[in-house]
Amino acid sequence: MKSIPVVLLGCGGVGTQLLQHIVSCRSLHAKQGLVLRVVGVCDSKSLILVSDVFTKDLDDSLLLEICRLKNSSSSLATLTSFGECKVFTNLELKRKVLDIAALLGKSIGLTFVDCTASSETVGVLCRVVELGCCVVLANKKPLTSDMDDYEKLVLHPRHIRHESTVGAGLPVITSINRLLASGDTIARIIGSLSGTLGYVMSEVEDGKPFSEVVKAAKGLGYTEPDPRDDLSGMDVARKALILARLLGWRINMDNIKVESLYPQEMGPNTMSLDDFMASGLPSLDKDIEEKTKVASINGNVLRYVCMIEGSSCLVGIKELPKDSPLGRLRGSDNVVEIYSRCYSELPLVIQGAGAGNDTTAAGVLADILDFQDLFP
Ligand SMILES: NC(=O)C1=CN([C@@H]2O[C@H](COP(=O)(O)OP(=O)(O)OC[C@H]3O[C@@H](n4cnc5c(N)ncnc54)[C@H](OP(=O)(O)O)[C@@H]3O)[C@@H](O)[C@H]2O)C=CC1
Ligand SMILES: N[C@@H](CC=O)C(=O)O
Repeated sequence: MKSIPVVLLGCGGVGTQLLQHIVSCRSLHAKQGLVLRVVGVCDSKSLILVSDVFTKDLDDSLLLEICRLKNSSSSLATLTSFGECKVFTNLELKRKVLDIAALLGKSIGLTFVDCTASSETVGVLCRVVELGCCVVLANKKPLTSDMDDYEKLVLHPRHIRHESTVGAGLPVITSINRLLASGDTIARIIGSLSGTLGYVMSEVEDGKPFSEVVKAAKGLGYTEPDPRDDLSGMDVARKALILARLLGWRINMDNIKVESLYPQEMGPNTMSLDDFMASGLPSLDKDIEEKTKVASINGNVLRYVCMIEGSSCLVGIKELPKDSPLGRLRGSDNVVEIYSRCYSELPLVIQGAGAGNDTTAAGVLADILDFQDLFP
């Protein structure tokens, strides 16, 4: 039986769903001659690690207990019964993680899965890649920091997967990689890449207040932990940067033109998240309603669009015909159109749910399984 040891960084909406998928797929994976051994799980404050990473793993009842605890918004540190595992504080976390990466990376192998929404994981991830480990990311931030870190992360392409960073479980990165590997040249990518903004725009079209639908999107697990990451366009800009870098563009965030749906004074540096949700958001309702009505009078709808073409990469609101591929989108669906030499007249189109914990975690799990040939 092949065995993939896994350390999970971040067990919020996506991370806990991943643990549940791992547990519920046990017999399916066993039939494929494979077992996923979760040897460590951490949140922002603590790391739970097995006492012997070579032979022990967190058993399924403990994994499900971790999910129950995290889904009730408690800290991992409050876990009372953790068998033979040890709990470390976040001060010890980095050192412990690097210790086990050094132990397993070049022997039986180890996969780190980043399901945080933090930019702080990039240092650890670059280091574990150097130590021979594999990395799967749902978190876009490490891939969108500076070019040096990006190049360290993707140094061993066979050791990194990040399908869920763009389009959640949709096969966007895989499709682009397949085109590029076969010598096709991609001239243009256009898409609607935010599950949150797609859902919000289509619900506002149906007459619901902007503030209410943003709150609903947060409840459905579509938004980033701070929904301003979505509403500022930054989440889409990160996806655009990931795609542009995949095409070989050596660009940074500063090179992307980003349009925000809220004014600067409502940003995280000046307004708390609670104040934004309680008073900032409702103050935007009228303006978005007006813009949606004007678009509708013209037979159009508003969509938050990402365009990568020539040497330009931009993300922002566009008024588009109701019956265009992007205009027809409903709910959290994403659509990506790829124009290349092989797909020049009509684009290659990838469409489907582009947000949600279930589909995102399924994408992460498929990425982990993609490493199986690298493990004994
Ligand atoms: N939801 C979706 O549809 C999609 C999400 N993603 C990405 O998945 C990632 C996770 O999203 P989601 O699950 O909704 O986020 P959550 O906020 O629900 O969970 C984030 C988790 O990361 C932990 N964490 C935060 N900082 C650190 C750190 N420095 N070290 C270790 N753990 C840390 C948090 O700890 P604590 O519990 O203590 O706060 C929490 O457990 C994000 O990057 C998001 O962009 C990607 C595609 C789709
Ligand atoms: N917040 C994101 C989640 C996926 O990346 C979105 O709404 O698309």
